Amino acid sequence: MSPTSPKAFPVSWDQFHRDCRALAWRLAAAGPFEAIICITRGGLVPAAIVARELDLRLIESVCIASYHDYKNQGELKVLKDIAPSIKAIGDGQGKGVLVIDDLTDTGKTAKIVRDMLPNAHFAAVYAKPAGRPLIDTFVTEVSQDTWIYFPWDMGLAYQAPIREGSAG
Ligand SMILES: O=P(O)(O)OC[C@H]1O[C@H](OP(=O)(O)OP(=O)(O)O)[C@H](O)[C@@H]1O
Ligand code: HPA
Ligand SMILES: [Mg+2]
Repeated sequence: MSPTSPKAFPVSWDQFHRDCRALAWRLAAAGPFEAIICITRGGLVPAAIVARELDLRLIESVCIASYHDYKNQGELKVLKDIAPSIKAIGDGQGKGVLVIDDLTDTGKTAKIVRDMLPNAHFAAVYAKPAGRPLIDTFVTEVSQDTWIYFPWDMGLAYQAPIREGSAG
């Protein structure tokens, strides 16, 4: 799906913070975790909020870029791998490690990281049905034909009145 999808799910900063707190509450029951790995760039923001709530200070990133236009997700490329010291935590397969992203859509991004650390706990704030099986904990599910608009991608803009010419 793309920003031209029929359904829009705009998220304000306030709503996003609230949803990240709800995610942290669920993760508090699923832990304990020794470290967080955020999937950049979208995972950086929820990771900061969850790290604060769960008092986690060991934060790593895995940097994945998808080369896509507004219609199609292109090839995914790992720009930065997970550090060996983080991979070595627990059983060396991700046990005790929390992986966070802002959302899962097709699940392709989560699958790449799942293949790196199969026993890690995967969390996303929002999930679409195709990506849901890759995620252990999420807050809100939206339909596959919905596009989620994050607060960092939006700005205040004039809204036309619902009823045109209502001043006259
Ligand atoms: O489940 P998928 O179909 O793989 O899509 C989900 C991914 O897409 C978005 O990231 P994007 O690649 O747009 O990059 P960004 O996080 O740097 O904005 C989002 O932040 C997820 O990481
Ligand atoms: O619904 C979405 N919103 C923002 N970025 C995305 N990347 C994949 N799906 C989405
Ligand atoms: Mg992303």
